[in-house]
Amino acid sequence: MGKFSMDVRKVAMEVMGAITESLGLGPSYKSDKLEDGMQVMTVNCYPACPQPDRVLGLPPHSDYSCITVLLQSCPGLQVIATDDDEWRLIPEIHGALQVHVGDHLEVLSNGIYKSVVHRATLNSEKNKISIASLHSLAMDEKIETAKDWWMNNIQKDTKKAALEIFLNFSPPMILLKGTASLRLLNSKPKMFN
Ligand SMILES: O=C(O)CCC(=O)C(=O)O
Ligand SMILES: [Fe+2]
Repeated sequence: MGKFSMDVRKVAMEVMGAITESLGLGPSYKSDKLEDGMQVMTVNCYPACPQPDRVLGLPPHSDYSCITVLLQSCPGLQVIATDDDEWRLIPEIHGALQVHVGDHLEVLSNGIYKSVVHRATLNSEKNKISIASLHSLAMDEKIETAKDWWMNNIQKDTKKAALEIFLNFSPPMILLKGTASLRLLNSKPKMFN
């Protein structure tokens, strides 16, 4: 697990570099802050369930991270589609790592990259294991829309926020996007279809 967490961290740094480059900020924008930041690894075990449509493994939420790298042993992860608000199952590609955009990247990119609302469903036959690695700046580092950049011409609609604010924002039962703590969002994810 130690080696996996270090390897996955390298992947996350590279992906973040590609993302900041795509935003015109260069491949090392905030990379030192991310390097010194937080990496939270969660290992989730979802037992097989004979009635998978009546329960959830993990309720709808977005990750507070910049990005999350996920490895899952079988399908179950669903994301809500922004066009029709319907849940879509993420196809499994065996051994592939999946990357989620988290709330902090949404803030950094002023919504060009949007954090994804997702949930974990259960499988009727197989137990599922997933390993999620959440990469963020340090607890007290404030994230804000990137400065010195063409996005400065676009009206900023988010405030600065430290990781603590995202972590403290977890209404019971239905977890919304953490960015809802910074601004009003238009839609709430549905718990069940
Ligand atoms: O296990 C999964 O499919 C998703 C895990 C997840 O979303 C998380 O740990 O934040
Ligand atoms: Fe998640």
